[in-house]
Amino acid sequence: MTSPSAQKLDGKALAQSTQSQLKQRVEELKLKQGRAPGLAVIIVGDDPASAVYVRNKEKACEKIGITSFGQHFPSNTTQAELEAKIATLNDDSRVDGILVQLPLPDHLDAIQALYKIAPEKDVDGLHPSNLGRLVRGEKGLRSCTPAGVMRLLASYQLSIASKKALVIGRSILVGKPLALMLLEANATVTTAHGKTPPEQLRELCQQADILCVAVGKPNLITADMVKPEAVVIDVGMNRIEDESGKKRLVGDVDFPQVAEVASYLTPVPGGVGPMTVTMLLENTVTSFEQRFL
Ligand SMILES: Nc1nc(=O)c2c([nH]1)NC[C@@H]1CN(c3ccc(C(=O)N[C@@H](CCC(=O)O)C(=O)O)cc3)C=[N+]21
Ligand SMILES: [Mg+2]
Repeated sequence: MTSPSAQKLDGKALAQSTQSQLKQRVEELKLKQGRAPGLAVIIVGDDPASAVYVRNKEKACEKIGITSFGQHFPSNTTQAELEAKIATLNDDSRVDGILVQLPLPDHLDAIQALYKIAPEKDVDGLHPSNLGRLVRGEKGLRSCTPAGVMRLLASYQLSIASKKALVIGRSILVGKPLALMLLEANATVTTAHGKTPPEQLRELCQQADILCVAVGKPNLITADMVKPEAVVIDVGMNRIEDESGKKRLVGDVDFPQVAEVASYLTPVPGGVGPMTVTMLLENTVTSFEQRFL
């Protein structure tokens, strides 16, 4: 290839430096308040991917000194049992953050469960109050993955104002809040989704200065779809088996191809994922500080 390769947006490195700063904030809180911040992650059922994510979160907590209160429930847990647990955690003064790992098993109503989390402990930013604050541009706890994307862009000093940003995906976990955060940063934002016709999607991609992909389809974004010098953020997380039968994690972007066209590109793994975990830790520390300092 003659064209220059994109610079890697190194989420892993930024996660490490951010976490060492968080560790200091945790030390100070321990001195001032006599206890460490606490995070409760509720996981229901045995989805193996969820188990890996939750384990990563717990390891990260341990690394920076946050106490984790893991809550593993069997897959036949009822809505009432789940909501009772949330109520207990709301009232537990050692717990500063509560996260309900998604997706929940089909018989459980995630939206109803999220209503029950005390907004000031909602470190996922998914309670209607925190989502509403985001819509209105107010302060509040904000969703970890989109916040991690914004932090990554900021740390590389990539300008957002007046850029054309395309977000593919409209989940409440990623796509919608990310579009709102880019809008707040004065990008001209478009959202595409599963009902966007493929030809339209291609055209929108080709115009995007900042392309954020959160779909869950390996190689959805190929080089011909990317505007030269675009910034490409891959939020996809797909566990695939390659030709040799080895399992590996890939995003939604054809990385080697797109690296020849983009100016900056997040790898998977090592891009957005580690930033998601870091923003969760940061929200937990912030929740503690806001309620007690
Ligand atoms: N209520 C809720 N909040 C979430 O924030 C949430 C969720 N539910 N459900 C699932 C998704 C997914 N998610 C990830 C977290 C860390 C990595 C992560 O650490 N990724 C590493 C590697 C992971 C690996 O190797 O398997 C990386 O990209 O480098 C990925 C994905 C949080 N999510
Ligand atoms: Mg979607």
